[in-house]
Amino acid sequence: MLPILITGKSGRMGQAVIEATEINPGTTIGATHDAGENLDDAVKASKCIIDFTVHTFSTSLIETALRHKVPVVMGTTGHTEAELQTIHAAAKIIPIVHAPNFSVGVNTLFWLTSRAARILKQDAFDIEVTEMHHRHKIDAPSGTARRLLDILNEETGTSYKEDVAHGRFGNIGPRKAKEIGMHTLRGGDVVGDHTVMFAADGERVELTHKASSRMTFASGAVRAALWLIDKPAGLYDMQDVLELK
Ligand SMILES: NC(=O)C1=CN([C@@H]2O[C@H](COP(=O)(O)OP(=O)(O)OC[C@H]3O[C@@H](n4cnc5c(N)ncnc54)[C@H](OP(=O)(O)O)[C@@H]3O)[C@@H](O)[C@H]2O)C=CC1
Ligand SMILES: O=C(O)C1=N[C@H](C(=O)O)C[C@H](O)C1
Repeated sequence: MLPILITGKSGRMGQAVIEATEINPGTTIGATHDAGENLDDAVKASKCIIDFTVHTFSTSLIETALRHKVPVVMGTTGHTEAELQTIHAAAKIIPIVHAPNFSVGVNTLFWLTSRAARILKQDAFDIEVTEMHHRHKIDAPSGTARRLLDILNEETGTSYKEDVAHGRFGNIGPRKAKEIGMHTLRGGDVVGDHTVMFAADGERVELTHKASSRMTFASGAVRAALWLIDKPAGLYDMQDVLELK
């Protein structure tokens, strides 16, 4: 049985991960943690950490994981460049799965998006991405949407800084051919919706994923923990866990 430290225990995802860990026959709860509690004490009883908290906590979490040489499954989104550097540097010493989305469906959407972008070329097809989440979500666009944009940028030879247009307002003029639109919606209790749209003259392709339960993310994270436990140091994502690469 793999004992797991679950951070953010009172959070929406923390609660789902506790349930997923209890259900999985290969895992057990080593400890749980919330803001203000001692993380070093919590990590001692565990062989892996699953973290869904807030980006500002990630640096101290990673430092603790390094001190105790414990693998980390990181689902938290909204990191700054500096925080990402800390995670990437730590992955040279401990194994880390860092994924903006642990659902099998979204990871299939990543795969489909890359294939669709290769076929539906930007000289004919305009690309727009939308995401919608519950009213409590604090980062935008979602980590999943950021990954979709990375995939689209890579496939189309565009860049996040220069070619992604976040929303539109006022006299913006005609759409630029290389532009990729990004639109964030927030409201109600939406668990997580993402759409990639390829719109041409006379036709439109829409790839949509809708999550209706956080258990899809939580059980994916537990699956990632079981996969990670005997891996060497390195930075992995859910595509590695699902062998989609
Ligand atoms: N990769 C994926 O598949 C998914 C990723 N996410 C991401 O997971 C993260 C959490 O989402 P969600 O569960 O909805 O958020 P919640 O706000 O419901 O939960 C956040 C948790 O983090 C804790 N926390 C906040 N600040 C700190 C801190 N400084 N130190 C330690 N713990 C802290 C909170 O504790 P307290 O309540 O005491 O403040 C709370 O338990 C987000 O970044 C979200 O985008 C979400 C779903 C899926
Ligand atoms: O905060 C959330 O709720 C979610 N966050 C992740 C993200 O930012 O992509 C994944 C999921 O869509 C739910």
